[in-house]
Amino acid sequence: MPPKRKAMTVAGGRAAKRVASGANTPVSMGSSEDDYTDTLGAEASETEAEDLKKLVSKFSASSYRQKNHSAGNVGDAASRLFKRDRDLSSLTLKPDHVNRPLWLDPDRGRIVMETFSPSFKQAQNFLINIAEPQSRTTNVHEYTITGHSLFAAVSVGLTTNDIIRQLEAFSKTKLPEGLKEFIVTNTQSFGKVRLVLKHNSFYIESQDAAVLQTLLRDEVIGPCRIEGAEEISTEKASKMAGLVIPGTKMAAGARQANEKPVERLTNKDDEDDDDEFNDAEAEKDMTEFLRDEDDDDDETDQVHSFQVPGSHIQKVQERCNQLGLPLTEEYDFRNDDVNANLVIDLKPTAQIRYYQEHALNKMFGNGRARSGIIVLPCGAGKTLVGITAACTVKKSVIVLCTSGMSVVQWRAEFLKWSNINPDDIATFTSDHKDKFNDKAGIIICTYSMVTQASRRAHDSQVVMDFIMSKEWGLMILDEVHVVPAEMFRKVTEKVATHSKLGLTATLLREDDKIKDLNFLIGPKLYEANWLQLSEEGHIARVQCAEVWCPMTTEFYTEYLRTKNTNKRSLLSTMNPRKYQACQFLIDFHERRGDKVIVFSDNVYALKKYALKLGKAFIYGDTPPHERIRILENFQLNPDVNTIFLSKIGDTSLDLPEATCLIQVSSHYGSRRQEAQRLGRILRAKRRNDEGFNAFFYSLVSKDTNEMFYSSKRQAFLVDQGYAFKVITHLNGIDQMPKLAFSTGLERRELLTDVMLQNETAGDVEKIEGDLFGERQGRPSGKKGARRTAGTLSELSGGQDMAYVEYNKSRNKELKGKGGPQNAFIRKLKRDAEKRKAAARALQ
Ligand SMILES: Nc1ncnc2c1ncn2[C@@H]1O[C@H](COP(=O)(O)OP(=O)(O)OP(=O)(O)O)[C@@H](O)[C@H]1O
Repeated sequence: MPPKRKAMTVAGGRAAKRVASGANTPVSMGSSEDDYTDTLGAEASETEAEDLKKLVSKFSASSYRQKNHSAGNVGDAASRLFKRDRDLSSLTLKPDHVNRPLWLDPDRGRIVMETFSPSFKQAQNFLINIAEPQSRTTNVHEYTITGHSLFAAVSVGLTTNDIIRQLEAFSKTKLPEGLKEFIVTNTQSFGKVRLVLKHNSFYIESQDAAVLQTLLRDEVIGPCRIEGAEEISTEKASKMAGLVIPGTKMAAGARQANEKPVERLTNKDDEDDDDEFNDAEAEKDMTEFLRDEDDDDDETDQVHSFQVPGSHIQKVQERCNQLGLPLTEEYDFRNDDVNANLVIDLKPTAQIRYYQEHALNKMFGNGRARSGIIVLPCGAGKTLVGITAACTVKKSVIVLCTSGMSVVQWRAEFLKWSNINPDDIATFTSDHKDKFNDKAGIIICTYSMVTQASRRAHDSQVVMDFIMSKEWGLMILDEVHVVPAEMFRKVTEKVATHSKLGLTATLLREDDKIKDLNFLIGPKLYEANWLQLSEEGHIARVQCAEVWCPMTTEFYTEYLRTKNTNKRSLLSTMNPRKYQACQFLIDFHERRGDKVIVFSDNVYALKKYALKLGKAFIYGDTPPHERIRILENFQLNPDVNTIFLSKIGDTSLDLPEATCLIQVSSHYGSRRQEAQRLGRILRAKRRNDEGFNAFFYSLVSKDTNEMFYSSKRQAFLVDQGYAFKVITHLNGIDQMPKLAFSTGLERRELLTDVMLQNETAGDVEKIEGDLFGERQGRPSGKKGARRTAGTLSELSGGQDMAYVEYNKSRNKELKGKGGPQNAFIRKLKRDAEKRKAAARALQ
């Protein structure tokens, strides 16, 4: 049973979020059409040939929206939602509108979908291909069609006709002309031209010979064509038949001959065999056009292409972007006879889940590997998606991760899910520099190792030369949302790869650089629905709550007095009432059998809280062996049920035992961090126990800046359908025995301690590069500035209980409690020992 709450307000729903965050509409991929326009069209050359102008649509996402949006768009954040001048009565409802799930806004490209409609599932599977999800709450989902999303739609093989016909079929009203025009204008140029690596040569390929002729007349692209080669060659398009993705029912031979043939692995049809389609009328209407499309598949298409040298690829790509004809990248791996095949397959026991299959169908739908990004919630199994992609391509694979710990985890997962020979997987991190010996293999590296600009050590240079000398079939880019675009640029420059697969949980970046990913990796191929996966038990159900903690008088007086933002932030984090709430929640959840992770970005607060509560903690300076010991105890020791983590625990940490998160200090308004932290409990082992719920608490000091940031942070999760409850009082807290800081003296002592800290104590922890490896960006050995921390009594020599508790470290207590029992952790240890032995042998 959750704690009884005295007062509770529900602050979920999009409108609530808007008001709370000052109309900060969340920016997800493609929501900023202006930026996208810049990339595609702003620099289009004045000398562009006349026919090219006709061919190439001026990318007009922003003009579509702005033109229609500007009228009457004045006033506060909410007024535009209730504009009186928007008379939509001209949109006549179709007679069977109740069976159709979509409301189309003719002015804004916005689509509202009813989740209770009989054809909801089909409509959702279609919409996710052509529009950006803005919010997906229980009853209503909101999407926006942008130029960006249409590019992604075309990239996965949808035609203009497909899009218009399916929208028309699902819409309650006739498709608005403006929207239709917008779709036609945008899709006629996107996806027309592909960059294909075939038999180790680069080709610019299109089904429309006229487009290629026009490109060849372009002053930049024309001269790039390889002289002597046939100007434009024509061949039959390779059909999509015959590709079976490992791990699917089909691969297991489970499908009957009279079921869908293999060719049906396309974006149009991949979706649900199990959809409930209750209404006969709606079914008739909406399946008719799908049947028509099946017929299209039988046509034999021709493709035309011309060859360009590898050295000119970036130039051609850039020019195509300027011309509004961005190149999609595809790898015809089944016809690659030059690169050696990799012996790898999924183990027979590995069965990929339906959404993983959908995502992979988007990538391999036409029998080739399309480059792009797959978005799945934390804990939904991105790693297995990457591994299955590797098992499909069966050529050398390079995996790039954000930390040394992730590298180890990826390797372990490859060995767990596939039959790869362990000798064929190498790792390249700051302390592990391997190559594989066979012709084909897998190498797993950190981004920082591959992009390092400074002079490398000899062994590191040897591996880097090896990486650069090879041609890779597939590059898997993990956590693409956290890696700077510049880093991707360097990676793609250094590593020759035929196809790229980006994996992420959120296409969210506070720096608005997400658009870069589109052209450096490829368009978004698939995005899963968080709420749906949690309802289906693939990820845990989570109760989210924001706990409002009033500031004590002493702390609030200082908070108002100081102008220094760091100090203010420290005062709000160290608010004794917040500490008490944390103590109460830990106690409550430990008693009900939960394993609790407490997050604090601020290291001073992290240590203070953990030491006083007698709990173990991990932050950037915690040595690797100590981290391993603490994590292992958390996993296996029934006496260690709570750990404190700094932001090093935000990503990549696989702790399926954790069932409760408490956030005491966080990084301003970062929606991405909030989502990633929630991800730590989405993989809870107990998620399928009856009535199981995980808990996510954000402790917020009332009437401080934390309240503003907190609502900003929640925006993304609210859009995914999570409702944040606000708890203004924790029932029973006043009666809790041994509640800390319950006397004025204790609180004043804490305040003195906080005030004695220098300004940097209010900073969030800065960690760069490898989160679990050695710390970067800071000279090794020496610690940072020493803080003059201490309680008044400490300074005066008096020692009371509080002082004793401050000095009692649970980290030390856990030391030497037997060797690691967990297989993965034992492996880490063995690896470390091997490395030490190798180093000794070299000396
Ligand atoms: N098809 C599947 N069958 C069984 N288990 C699966 C499947 N897919 C994923 N899992 C398991 O789910 C857990 C989470 O997977 P994974 O670590 O790949 O998640 P993730 O999406 O990468 O999460 P994060 O974003 O937090 O890193 C793992 O324990 C993995 O083994």
